[in-house]
Amino acid sequence: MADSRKKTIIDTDPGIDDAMAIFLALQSPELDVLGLTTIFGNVYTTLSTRNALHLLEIAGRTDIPVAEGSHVTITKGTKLRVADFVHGADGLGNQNFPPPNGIPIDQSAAAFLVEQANLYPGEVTVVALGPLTNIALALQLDPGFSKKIGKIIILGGAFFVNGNVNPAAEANIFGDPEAADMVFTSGADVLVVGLNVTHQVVMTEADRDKLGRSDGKFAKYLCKILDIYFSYHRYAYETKGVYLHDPATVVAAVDPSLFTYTEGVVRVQTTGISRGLTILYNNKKRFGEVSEWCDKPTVKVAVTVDAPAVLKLVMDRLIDS
Ligand SMILES: O=c1[nH]cnc2c1ncn2[C@@H]1O[C@H](CO)[C@@H](O)[C@H]1O
Repeated sequence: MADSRKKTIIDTDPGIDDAMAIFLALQSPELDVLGLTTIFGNVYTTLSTRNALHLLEIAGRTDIPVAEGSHVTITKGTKLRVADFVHGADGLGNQNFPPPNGIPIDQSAAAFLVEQANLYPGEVTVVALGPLTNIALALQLDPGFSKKIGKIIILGGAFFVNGNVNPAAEANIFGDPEAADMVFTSGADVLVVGLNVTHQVVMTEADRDKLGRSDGKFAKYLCKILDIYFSYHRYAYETKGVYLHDPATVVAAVDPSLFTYTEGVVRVQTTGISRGLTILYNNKKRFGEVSEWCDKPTVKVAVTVDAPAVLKLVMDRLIDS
């Protein structure tokens, strides 16, 4: 029988909510995880790779390859902003986990993305949970990548709401705005899930306790690393819950019907105080002037989410693990 699971590559910077997203993907019969590719963001790339390998060992899925991604931005920038204050210095809640036994494959993230897109043209979904450098590098490596990759589902941006790095910018886009602008205007089948949506998907302390009481191995592991993520949200947002950015984005791959979407050109501000700002042209006006917005391919942008259903899907699959 033909395998109807969606071939999926997760580009990730683990990260506490990345850990949850990766486990969720592995628990989802709709997805066939072909590999993890790593990027800087929540932590530096070297640590992302280490954490990706570690998480696959926790999951007993060392059959899944990890391809290490870029250590610099698409413009070779080395001044990176990492979010250790959100995830801990180790990216996984300061738990002093032992180093993984495995090693990454001998292929860069971009080369792996290009290879898989050529192997299965139109069939591979990339779920991008960090800055978009690796995807932009794949576009540079293979001009046909935008058409050969099936779908790119991106956690990034903040549409008509404030960012989380500053009022303008969301962290993943801020991490590499030039790469994000390249991906958004590449002509690939892109779906963007921004803070305007992920901030509605909240895991409460009661939900976390429910995870803790379950026998699920992923649930138990996540409970250990979630503390610092909760403290950060209490401090930054005065909430008694945490935003499930990355898991919500995996759910968009598992069941896109839990979201509604609009479609338009998205560009990224690359200079000035609003560097990293994502701007969606809502098609409500016919502009007379020729501009940087004309004749650009459109992307889909998530606008509403069935938050209780997304949370339930995440909880059920992590508890039953
Ligand atoms: O306040 C923050 N600053 C930087 N990164 C954050 C913050 N909150 C969450 N994330 C991380 O960035 C992505 C969503 O933008 C998520 O991966 C999340 O873990």
